[in-house]
Amino acid sequence: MKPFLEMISISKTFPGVKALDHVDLHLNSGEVHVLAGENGAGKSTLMKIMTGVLRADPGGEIRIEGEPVVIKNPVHARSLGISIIYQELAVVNNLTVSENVFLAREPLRPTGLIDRAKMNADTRAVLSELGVDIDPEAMVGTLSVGQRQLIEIARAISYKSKLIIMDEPTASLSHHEASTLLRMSRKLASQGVGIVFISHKLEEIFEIADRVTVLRDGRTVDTRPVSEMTSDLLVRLMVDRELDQLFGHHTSHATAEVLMSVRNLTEKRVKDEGVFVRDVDFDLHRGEVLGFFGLVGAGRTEVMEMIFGSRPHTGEISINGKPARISSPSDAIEHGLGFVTEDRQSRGLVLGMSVRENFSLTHLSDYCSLDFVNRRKETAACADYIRALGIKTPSPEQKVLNLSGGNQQKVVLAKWAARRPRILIVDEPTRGIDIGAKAEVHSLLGSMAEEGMSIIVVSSDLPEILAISDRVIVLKEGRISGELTRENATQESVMLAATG
Ligand SMILES: Nc1ncnc2c1ncn2[C@@H]1O[C@H](COP(=O)(O)OP(=O)(O)OP(=O)(O)O)[C@@H](O)[C@H]1O
Repeated sequence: MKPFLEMISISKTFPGVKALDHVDLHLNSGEVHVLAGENGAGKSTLMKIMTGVLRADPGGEIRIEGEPVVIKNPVHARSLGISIIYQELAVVNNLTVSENVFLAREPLRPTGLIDRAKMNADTRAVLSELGVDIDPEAMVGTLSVGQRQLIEIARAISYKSKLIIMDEPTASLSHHEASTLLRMSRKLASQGVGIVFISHKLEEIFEIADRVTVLRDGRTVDTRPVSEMTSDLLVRLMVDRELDQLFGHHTSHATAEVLMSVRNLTEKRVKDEGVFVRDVDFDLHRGEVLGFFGLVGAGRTEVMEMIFGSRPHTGEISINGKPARISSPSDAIEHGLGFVTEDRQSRGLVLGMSVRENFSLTHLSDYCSLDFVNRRKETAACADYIRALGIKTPSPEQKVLNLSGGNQQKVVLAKWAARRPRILIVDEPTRGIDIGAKAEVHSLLGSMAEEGMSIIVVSSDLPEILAISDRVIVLKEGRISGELTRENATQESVMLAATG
């Protein structure tokens, strides 16, 4: 079979970084081709070249159906049949579903007015082809993240795309939404569309791929049918380590001492709105890693925002046996709390600043004496974390904006870990992080607990929760629906509490 798209000897150099080094990638029509590789391996850069966002260095070639092409920009890429669906959604919330699908190319009547009936009918046709039940006239802002992602796919289909690139599409989806997306991707492939699927999740890769290409340090290390790939081999190709050596054994450092106790934590009513999260009671022990699990929308992030003072609440929080009034994040920080948010780009980092500056934002005073900042000490501390977490950056002075997504996430974690809060809340700490780095994050959290810090881990990755928690609290519809000791927490018992 002739490939639909061939990328031959593609390189891309940024100042101080060779992001791609003579990469070859052949994509066939009708196949799901998974692109795997650790954070910073070059996956997104390759996709940006394929969609005309970036130009490759001279010397390589791109062919579509055998013909050499120069992909000038994203509009040109689309006209060549290449579309991309990003994890950060590109839909407009205050337009309807069909307005989004036909944005900037609405069908017109002879009078020059938009032909809404046709637009809705065509959208309905694409959606039913996908087998999803979404009203074309619904406002996109009222839909779930998963549904919004499906709208993007509907848009790509209506462009008659021959190749659809999905960059970590399931990262923010619930389990159910993710399986709908996987099913849909397979269906599109069976209709002859080529799919490029970027993912860090091993189970998902094996569920969806026809072929897998692994990138490492900007080079193609292997391409093979998924039937000739195993988890062990994939991990070895990606991070050069064995899967069973990556994750160590769990040791609990939890003590009997209660460090924080939370009672009747309830969202504060805003005007006439009802409250969602209510009556949350739990204790957190010194040195404990406490997992918080729940399905998407169960209220996990809301609970953490209330504890951290960024969401109005009623109820009592005590720290070290004393009532703590926390009505803003600065109150929380004063009481020794740290919060690694789920949304790294908008709340976790100042993208235009360097890795070092972002790192020390939370604890600059540690490096100050008199009125001076001891730059050497600051840079050395930052370099230690770069090493411990394997942050891929040419230097601590690199702007965070230029790091890959997974490496940005590691910087957020490093800056809070270095502050050494008494209580650290981490929300989805390993989303978008490769499997090697995930092991490093788990080990960092374990050693912080060993030093006596208490950690709350919020994650929708159930195996992760089970692997690192001393105890698991389950939320369902804004309330605690289960509390399980490490011995009693299994996939089944936790899911049962989460779904009732
Ligand atoms: N504009 C830029 N300037 C400098 N370096 C860059 C720029 N864009 C990307 N890089 C670097 O190129 C390398 C490849 O990054 P890329 O985003 O392609 O990785 P990735 O495989 O998609 O990683 P992740 O899994 O974390 O998303 C990284 O070292 C990154 O820091």
